Amino acid sequence: MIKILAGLTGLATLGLAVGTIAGPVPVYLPILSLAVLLVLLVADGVPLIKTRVPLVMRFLIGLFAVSFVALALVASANGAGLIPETFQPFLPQTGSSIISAILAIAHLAISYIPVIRRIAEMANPFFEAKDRSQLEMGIFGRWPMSLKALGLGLFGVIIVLNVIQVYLLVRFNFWYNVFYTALQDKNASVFWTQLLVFTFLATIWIIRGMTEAYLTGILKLHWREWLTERYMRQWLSDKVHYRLALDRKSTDNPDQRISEDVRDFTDQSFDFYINIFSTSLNLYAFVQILWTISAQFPYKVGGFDLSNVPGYLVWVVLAFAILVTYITHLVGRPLIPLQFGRQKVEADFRYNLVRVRENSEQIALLQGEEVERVGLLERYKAIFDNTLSIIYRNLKLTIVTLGYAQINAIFPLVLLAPAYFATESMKFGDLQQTSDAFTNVQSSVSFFITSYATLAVFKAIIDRLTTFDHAIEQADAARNDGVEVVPAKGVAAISGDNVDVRLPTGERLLNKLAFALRKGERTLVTGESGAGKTTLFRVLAGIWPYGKGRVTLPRDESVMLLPQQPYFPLGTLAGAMAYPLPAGTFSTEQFSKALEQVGLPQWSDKLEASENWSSVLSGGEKQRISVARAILRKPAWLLLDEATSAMDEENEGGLYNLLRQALPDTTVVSIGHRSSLAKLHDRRLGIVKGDDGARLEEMPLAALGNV
Ligand SMILES: Nc1ncnc2c1ncn2[C@@H]1O[C@H](COP(=O)(O)OP(=O)(O)OP(=O)(O)O)[C@@H](O)[C@H]1O
Repeated sequence: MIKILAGLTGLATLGLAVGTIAGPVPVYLPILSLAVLLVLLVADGVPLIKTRVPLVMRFLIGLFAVSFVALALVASANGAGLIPETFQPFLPQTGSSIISAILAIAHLAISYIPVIRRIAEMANPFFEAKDRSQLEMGIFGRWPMSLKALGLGLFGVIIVLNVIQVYLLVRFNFWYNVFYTALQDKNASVFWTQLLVFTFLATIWIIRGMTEAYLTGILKLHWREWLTERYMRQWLSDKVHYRLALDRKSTDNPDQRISEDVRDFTDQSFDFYINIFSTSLNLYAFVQILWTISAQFPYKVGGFDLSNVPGYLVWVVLAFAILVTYITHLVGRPLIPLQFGRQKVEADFRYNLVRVRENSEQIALLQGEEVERVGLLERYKAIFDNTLSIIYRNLKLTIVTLGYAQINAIFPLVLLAPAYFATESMKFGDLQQTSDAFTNVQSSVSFFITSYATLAVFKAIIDRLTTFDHAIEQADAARNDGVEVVPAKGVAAISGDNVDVRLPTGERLLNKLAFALRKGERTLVTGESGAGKTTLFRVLAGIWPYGKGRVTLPRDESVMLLPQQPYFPLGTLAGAMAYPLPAGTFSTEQFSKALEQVGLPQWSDKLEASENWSSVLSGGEKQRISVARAILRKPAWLLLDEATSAMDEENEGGLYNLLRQALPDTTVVSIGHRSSLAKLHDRRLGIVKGDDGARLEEMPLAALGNV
C-alpha cells in the first residue's frame, strides 16, 4: 500500500516541479513533495535502513502523505488560477500542505524514539490482526470487518476528527474578533448573524466531540479485548502460568498485568498519541494566527516598535508559557513518585484484605483477628501517609494553578492594552481574538512540557507489560526443559532412566533415578516429608521444568493425578466433578452414581447448584469428589498424591477397594505415609535422602511403619 502511495507522491513531485518551472507553483511544494516521498520510502524500509517503521506509524505517515499531496495539488491549481472565485472561501489555508508534510516527517522521526517505537510495536499486532470482528454502530447496526480494518479505520477517522477540532477552534478564534467588534460598534445585525454562526459552529463542535468519544471508546474496547485475549491465551497455553509461578523472580502478579496494566496501556497510549497530535496541530494553527496579528499592530516600548520583531507576540507567549510551566513543574514534580507509591500501597492493602478473606476460617479458628486488624491498619497507615503527602503537594500546586488561571484571564489583555489604547485601528474583537490565541498557544506549550511526566508514568506500564512479555516468552521457551517425558509404543510401564530432578534454585532434589512402574501393579511411593515424592509425580505428569533424564509412558494411555488438596473451579458441582471436561460430558445418572459410590449420595440434589465448592466442602468430601472424578474419567494410570489422607484408615481402604472394582483396568500409584496402605499395594518404592539428592529404592511393604 505504502509503495503505491510512494509512486503517486513521485508522480505528484514531478508534476509540481513542472509547475514550478512553468511559474504558478511555489518552489517549496516540489521540495516538500520530494521530502514526503523520501519519508515514505524510509518508513517502508529502504535497503540502507532495513527495519520498517511499525504499521501504526506507517499508517499515520501514509495519511499525512495523502493529505499533503491533495493539499499541494489544490494549492497549485489555485496558483494556476484554475479554481473559480465561488470556491475561494472554502480553500484550505496556504500553510495546510506545509503542516501535512511536517507531520509526515515528524512521525518518521518520532518513530525512532525508543519509548514511542515500543508503544507502536506493542500496538502493531492488533492493527495487523486478521481476526473477524464487528463494529458496533448503535442504530446503524453492526458492521462485520477484520480487526485490522476496524482498528486502522477508526484510528484514521479519529485523526480526521481531531483536525476538524483544531479547524473549529480557529474558526471560533476568528468568530471572537467579529463578534466582539460588533458589540463594540453596537452593530446589531452583525451581532445576530454571528450568533447564528456560533450556533452552527457549536453544533458541529458537540457532534464532533460525541463522535470522537464514541469511536475512541469502541476502539479502546476492541483493542483491550484483543490484547487481554492474547495474554490469556499465552499465559494459559503449554503450562506457561505454572512455570511463571515457579520462577517468582521473573514477574509478579500476572493477574494485575492482564487486567489493570492492559487496560491502562490501551487507554493511555491512545489518548497520549491523540493528545500529542491535536496539541501540535493546535500550536501550529494558533502560532500562525498570533504571528499574523503581531505584524498588524504597532506596539511601542520606549521609542522602539515591537512589531518590527516578526511574531513578537509568539515570543512573549512562549517565554510566559515556559516560565509558568517551569514553576508548575517545580512545585508538582514530587507528585510523580507519590503517585507511583500510591499504586503500591493500595495494592498491598488490597492483597492483605484478600488474604484475610481467603483464610478467614483459619484466622477464626486461631483467633487471629486482632493481629490481622493491626496488620491491616499498618498497611492502611501507609495509604494514609501517602494520601496526606499528595494532599499537601496538591495544595501547593493549587496555589500555583489557581493563581495562574486568574493571571491568565487578564495577562494577555494587560499585555495588549497599551497597543489597544494607542492604536485607533485595533478593535475590541482583535483584543479578544489575540487573548484567545494566546491562551491556546500557552496551553499547548505547557502540555508538551508536562507530558514528560505522563510519559514517565506511562513508561512504567509499558515496562511492566514488556517484562511480562519476556517472562512469557522465556516460560514458553522452557516448555521442553526438565525431564523428557516420551510416550512410546508397545511399553507396559512408566519407566524412568537417569532421572535427575532439581529445584528452581538449581539444587539437586532427586539423583539419577531409574525405575519402572509396571502396568497392573499397585505401587506405593514413600519417603519422609520434603523428600521429593510430590515432585516426582510432577515429573511424571510432565510439568516440572527443572532437571534432566527421560521418562517413558505407554502411548495413548491417559494419566490422571489426584493431589492432596483438589482444586474446585467456581460454578456447579457437576462442572467441578467433570473438570476440566465440560459438565455435559457426563449424564446426571453418571454423576449421581459416582457420588453414591464415593459415599456422598446426599450431594446428588446439588449437582446444578453454583457455589464456591472449595469452601463449602469438607477436606474429606473434597477428596471423595476427587476420586469420583477419576471414576468418571477412567484413566489408564492414576497417581494418588496422599489423595485420601483426610480419611480414616477404614474409609481410605474402602475407597481403594472401590477404585479396584470401578476401575479394574487402571494402574494405581500412590504416595502415602500410613502403614495401613501396605495391604492395599503390591510393591513399595522408598525415596531415601542423600547428600547429593535423594534416591529411589525398592523396599519391603511389610516394613512400612508410619513414615
Ligand atoms: N516451587 C518450589 N520452589 C522451591 N522449592 C520447592 C518447590 N516445590 C517443592 N520444593 C521443595 O522441594 C522439596 C520436595 O518437595 P515435595 O513437595 O516434592 O516433598 P514431598 O516429599 O512430597 O513432601 P510431603 O510428604 O511433605 O508432601 C521440599 O523441600 C520443597 O520445599
